[in-house]
Amino acid sequence: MMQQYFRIKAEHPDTLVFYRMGDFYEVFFDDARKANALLDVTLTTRGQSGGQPVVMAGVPVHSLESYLGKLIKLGEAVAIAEQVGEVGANKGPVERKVVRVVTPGTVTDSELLADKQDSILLAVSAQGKTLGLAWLSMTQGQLGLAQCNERELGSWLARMSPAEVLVDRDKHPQAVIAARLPITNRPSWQFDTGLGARKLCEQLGVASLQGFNAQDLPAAQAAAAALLSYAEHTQGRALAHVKSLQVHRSTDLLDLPPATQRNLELTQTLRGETSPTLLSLLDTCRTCMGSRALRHWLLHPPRERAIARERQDAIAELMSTGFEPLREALRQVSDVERIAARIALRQVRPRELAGLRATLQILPELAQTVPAGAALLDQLAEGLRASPHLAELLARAIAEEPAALLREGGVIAPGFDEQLDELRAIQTNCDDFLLQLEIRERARTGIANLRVQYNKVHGFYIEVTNSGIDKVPSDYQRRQTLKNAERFITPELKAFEDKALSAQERGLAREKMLYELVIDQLTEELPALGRLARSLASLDVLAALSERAETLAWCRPEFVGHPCIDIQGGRHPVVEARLRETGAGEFMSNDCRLDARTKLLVITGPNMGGKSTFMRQVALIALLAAVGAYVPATACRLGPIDAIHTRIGAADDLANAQSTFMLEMTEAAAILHGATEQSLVLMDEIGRGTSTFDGLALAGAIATHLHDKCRAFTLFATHYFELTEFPSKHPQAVNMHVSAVESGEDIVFLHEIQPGPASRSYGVQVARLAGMPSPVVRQARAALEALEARASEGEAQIDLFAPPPEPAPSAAAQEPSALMDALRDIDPDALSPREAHAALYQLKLLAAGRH
Ligand SMILES: Nc1ncnc2c1ncn2[C@@H]1O[C@H](COP(=O)(O)OP(=O)(O)OP(=O)(O)O)[C@@H](O)[C@H]1O
Repeated sequence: MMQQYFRIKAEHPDTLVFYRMGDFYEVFFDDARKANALLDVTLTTRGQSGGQPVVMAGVPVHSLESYLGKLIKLGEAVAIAEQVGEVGANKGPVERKVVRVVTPGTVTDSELLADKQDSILLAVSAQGKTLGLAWLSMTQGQLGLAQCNERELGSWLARMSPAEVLVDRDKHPQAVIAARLPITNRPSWQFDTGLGARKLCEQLGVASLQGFNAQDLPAAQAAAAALLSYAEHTQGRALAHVKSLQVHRSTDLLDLPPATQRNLELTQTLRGETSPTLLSLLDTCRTCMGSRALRHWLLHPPRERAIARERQDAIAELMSTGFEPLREALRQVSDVERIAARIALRQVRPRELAGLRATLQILPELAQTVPAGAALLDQLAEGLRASPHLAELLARAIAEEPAALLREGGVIAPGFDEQLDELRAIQTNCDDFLLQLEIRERARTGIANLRVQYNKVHGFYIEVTNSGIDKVPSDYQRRQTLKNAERFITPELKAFEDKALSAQERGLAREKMLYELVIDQLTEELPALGRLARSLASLDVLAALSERAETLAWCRPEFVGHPCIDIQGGRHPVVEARLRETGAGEFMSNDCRLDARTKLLVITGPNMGGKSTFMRQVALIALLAAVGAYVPATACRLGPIDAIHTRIGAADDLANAQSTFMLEMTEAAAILHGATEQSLVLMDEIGRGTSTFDGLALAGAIATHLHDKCRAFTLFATHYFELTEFPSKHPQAVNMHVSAVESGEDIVFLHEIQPGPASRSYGVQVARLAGMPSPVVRQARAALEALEARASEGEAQIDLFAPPPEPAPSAAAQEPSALMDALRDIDPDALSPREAHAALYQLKLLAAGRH
């Protein structure tokens, strides 16, 4: 037996192997030690193998799911080796085989998946500077391909937040490591372009990838090769339901770098909680499919406004016709998407099929609640027309209330199969027979309280209490002795038992076979089920967005072709909701006007004044509009936007051992490289992490670059009062400030964004508000006055924004050198390859001579 184990383990060296032995899954040796550490299961030793005691631990079969759940959360993978041979079929141990490998990115068990989040498996390959991405949502049956560069990879990873990332054992792209995602190493040869193209064609059942526009993505195809091999390997079967492929280009989507997703608290707060976030505010979806789709929409805003417009039209229609009937109907819908995936993987449970049936049955009624008139709604309503014979098949085949597990029986409906009905009849007649037998035996023996019974361990028996023991006839054979009674069997009862038990066994086998047949038929309908799931999910999202728009009084944004971000009465949706919830006052709405002539706002004002809130709300409104949702404003007009970049706050990245300042500069550098004229950039208090002069100088230079070079729409909040000079020298910049009024020594924030620079900073007052001891406040105030007095005396005029002197030409260019001369003398076109080679050596020698 251990030999068989070693063979299986050798095929799954990086995976915990759960080895089925009767009612337990056993794990051995190092796996056992790991299980002991991670799951707190007891270690035991048994026998010896190769002279060493066999260390093992066991997990009961019935609690497999909960143990798997824990391991998956810890990022472990588990190979499940089941008994596949017949017990005693031939000599030696029962044959075992790994039937599936459960890994974080490939789980499909509903118990192990978060209801409201997709689980994505991603493979990343590197070809030179190009990174290839291929991903799969096993439960959606959706494949995706994309290519990007190192800088963009972060955005992709953050957007997708894959449960597991497959990388080439020999080259790990830096960004994958930085993202701290669960990594699975795969052999290099699996990342092969040719293999990938072939596997994709096979999977999709096409001769060429041209139809998907995926033919010239060599790096992504290489990733797909590794992805598909792994996915099949873990499921132990082909992926029947994976039939669709989408190619994503970075330019299709509004770029949301990881920092932006974090800072805007789209799906997670800065502390890592799921609420309050934009998603938690918006997600009033009635189904988990809807919640998952909404999350996807938020993180994948298309740049193309046509998609957003279609969604807006649908929302407008739902708002005017009424969305409640649709939302009410959606309450009764089950998770068709995951059920479809589990049908494809042949893991679907009887009750899931009953749920699918109920959903199919209410579809016609649900379709009635979708208002006509908007193109997108019409299209989605069309997607609700699943073929009627599916519902009919499930109605005929699956029992009204099937058992939870197939092996319990009672899953196939009566009347579906004659043979099954007959076998079941034998079992039902059983009760009758036993009753008759009891009456007969009582009469024959004269034992009034004689009973005929059944239990799982002992089968059928006749029970006689001690008081009647002396009347027991001679043909009774003793089976078991209890304290107050004896249990017997008779030849007649034994014969009946054989017949009944075999009927039961055959009945179960027949049910299993029939169930498989039903799954076969359902498999053919997978594309229709996929379409149905997507339609239901989108309808749910649209209805939820309509409800939110109405409840929260949002408006429909207008898209225009020229550059502008023009928001009237804008609000930060999450802060506003918080204020309302806690009764802490009204949210002060604010306007924002940016266009070709005004591209940069320098925002000053006291801490706590609402600068960050204002900047974030502008970004959130731009994002919501791109998604196709309504926005928290009274009116909103937006030109094209290609990205939202943010540099906000100091989320210390201790785990990455980067200093706060280093992180600040790294993020700012990425923005200066990436931002274009169509980008929206939020810069909050840049330069805060270093000394005043350093910080101020950097902030000035960064603002200048954003204004002159990137020409991006920029909201630049700063506590450097000196930067209020910036607009006087930069025509597209203006000063804004958040208002506050002083009353005595205190300060009252009005949270109103007004034109012009702040009159002064209010750090000391804010410190007082924060409960700083009064001697400290007094001392600070005195020191501040002294500093201000000195500053105004010695006013040194420094131009923070003056262009720097040209860098001195490098020494090499000035001094004549043998190297330069030799280089100048080379005429590349005149050289043969051999001569070129020799010339290179010559140059290297000269270079070495110089140093
Ligand atoms: N428009 C508004 N209406 C009502 N309350 C607001 C508004 N804007 C901000 N607030 C409240 O003020 C608090 C502070 O806002 P915010 O963090 O934006 O200030 P800040 O100026 O960026 O401060 P700091 O410079 O310290 O980061 C928020 O938590 C919110 O409760």
